[in-house]
Amino acid sequence: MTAKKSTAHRSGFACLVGRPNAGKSTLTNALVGEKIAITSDRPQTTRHTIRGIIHRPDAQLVLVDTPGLHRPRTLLGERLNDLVRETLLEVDVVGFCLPADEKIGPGDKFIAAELKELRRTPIVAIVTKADKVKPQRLAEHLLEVQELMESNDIIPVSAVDGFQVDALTDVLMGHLPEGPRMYPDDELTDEPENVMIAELVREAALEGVRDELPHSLAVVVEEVSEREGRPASAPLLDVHVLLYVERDSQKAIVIGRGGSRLREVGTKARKEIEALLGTRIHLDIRVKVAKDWQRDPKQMQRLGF
Ligand SMILES: Nc1nc2c(ncn2[C@@H]2O[C@H](COP(=O)(O)OP(=O)(O)OP(=O)(O)O)[C@@H](O)[C@H]2O)c(=O)[nH]1
Repeated sequence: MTAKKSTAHRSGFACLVGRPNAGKSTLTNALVGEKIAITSDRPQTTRHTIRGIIHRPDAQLVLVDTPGLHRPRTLLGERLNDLVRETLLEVDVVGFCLPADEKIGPGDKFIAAELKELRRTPIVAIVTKADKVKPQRLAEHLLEVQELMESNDIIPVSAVDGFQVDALTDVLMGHLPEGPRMYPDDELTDEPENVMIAELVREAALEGVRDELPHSLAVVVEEVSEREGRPASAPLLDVHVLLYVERDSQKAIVIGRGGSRLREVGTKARKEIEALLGTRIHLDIRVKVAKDWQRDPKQMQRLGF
């Protein structure tokens, strides 16, 4: 038995939704304070759920970053939307991101209608990129959002200059149920980089073959170590990753004729990881078959899902 405290600890899950480019990944990074999700000017970069954790003495919020919720166009799009819907039903609070510098459009209305269906899950309307517009325009936008959402929680934020990011954390945490800490405080110390490295390799490996193997690739970073004997002015990191596919036929696709495709994947991923880490790396990718890993919970866990 634990003694009741006057202010109970809260814990739970939140996710951010919004049309592509609404600023979800950037806001996730700002909220968590570490770079864990991949951002880019290209829409649809966040292909699967990545979690960030916000620790406060009195609350812990696990942030689930979802792919852009958009109207289904392709089969893959439909799958992503199913994933989004599942996520929406499981979390304790949903943050709906609407960029201040763009008019509310059909995509936003579509999402707003989806969210109304949730009924029980509280929705916080987040007006992102507030730094991009003048106060007058921001005020108008807030009114338009109010009309769209009829929500009591509407918060303008800027992930770039930090405006209201803490206030948003407070509001999101306010919607969490009472509960104990789910993760240790230092959960995020070195994982984010590995998650990003894995995601960059996965992205590179999927390029051009997304239709053939959209969900059958998983990447695990095995080791990142500094190469010994290098001058301090020109360090080199050895990055070893394992790329898992489900079947031999998929292995052949990923590797390509005479290893040509894997070399291209390696070069592309290496450049992006070097840009991310700000240092030169040697990237070693090994392709392995993990039979039907998607259906095996143990394998999934090992692969970080
Ligand atoms: N000025 C400004 N730019 C922002 C802010 N937040 C995001 N951006 C920019 O907007 C673009 C899209 O941001 P992302 O965070 O990648 O958007 P997203 O919603 O995760 O996009 P998808 O992964 O496509 O769904 C990037 O170029 C960001 O740099 C902000 O608060 N201020």
